[in-house]
Amino acid sequence: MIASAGFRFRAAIAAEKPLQVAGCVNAYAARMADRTGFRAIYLSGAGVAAGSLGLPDLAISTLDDVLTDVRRITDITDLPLLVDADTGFGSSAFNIARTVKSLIKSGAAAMHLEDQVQAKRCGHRPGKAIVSQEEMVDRIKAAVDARTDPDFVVMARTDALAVEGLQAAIDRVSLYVEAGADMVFPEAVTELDIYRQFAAAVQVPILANITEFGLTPLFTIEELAGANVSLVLYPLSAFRAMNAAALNVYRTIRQEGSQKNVIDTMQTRAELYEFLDYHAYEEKLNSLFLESFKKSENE
Ligand SMILES: C[C@](O)(C(=O)O)[C@H](CC(=O)O)C(=O)O
Ligand SMILES: [Mg+2]
Repeated sequence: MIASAGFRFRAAIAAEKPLQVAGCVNAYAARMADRTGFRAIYLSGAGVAAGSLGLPDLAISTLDDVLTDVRRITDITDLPLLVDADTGFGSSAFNIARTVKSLIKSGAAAMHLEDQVQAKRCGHRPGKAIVSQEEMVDRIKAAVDARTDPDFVVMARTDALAVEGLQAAIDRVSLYVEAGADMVFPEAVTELDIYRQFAAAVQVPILANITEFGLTPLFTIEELAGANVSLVLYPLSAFRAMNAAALNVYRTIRQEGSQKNVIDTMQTRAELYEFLDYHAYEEKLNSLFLESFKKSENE
């Protein structure tokens, strides 16, 4: 029997330090990340909102929107998937339990749950508000209790750093770990040493969110290893690059009446087919139907 997704995520963390976690905006991106050698992948809440719905990351997408993308990704790769569960998709313990159970059923390995208010915002934007410590502790307890895979990872994200400061954020994550959180995600960290302080305060893996154009400098893997970070997340890096490339193609076709000048920025048909295992699918079709097709042609 193949190990559970949660187990595979924990194994990946044990195998690579810090573990690089690649954001995959859709199933095809997950195939590319898999072939590139990543050991774990991520479904971003901002990515579901922008990429799948064309909407901002402002608590508009629903659990179902996220599950649709989770299933599409876990259907085509065995890489363990960390999922952005925002504030849990509902304020009652039963809402959070439903989120956890549905994510596990959909093949997810891990989720992060944050302490922002329900009407959450992007972690790197102003105007964030957080719930009380007690309310977040209840969220964690509900999530941990609902696990149907004991290895499914419940990661506590705190947005407190930008709102209440470092000491309050450290106090909070200590309580979240006491409540059962397996790992910690301090959001919008501005200095390397802050990771070190979180890691010293809690004896669980720490995630660094290295998202571009936000509040966190683009620390390297070596710098983060030195600050005792266990997981490094690149939530939207490939998505941002895809968008810039796509926009350039749209503009060029519109302005020049041809795509000739941007053809070298495109993935070729051969490359696309390689990532899709296209030829293996074609051979399967041939082995299933070609003989009968030939026979019917000869009749
Ligand atoms: C990690 C994050 O929660 C996401 O949804 O991907 C975002 C990323 C971003 O907006 O850059 C966040 O940090 O809030
Ligand atoms: Mg998010």
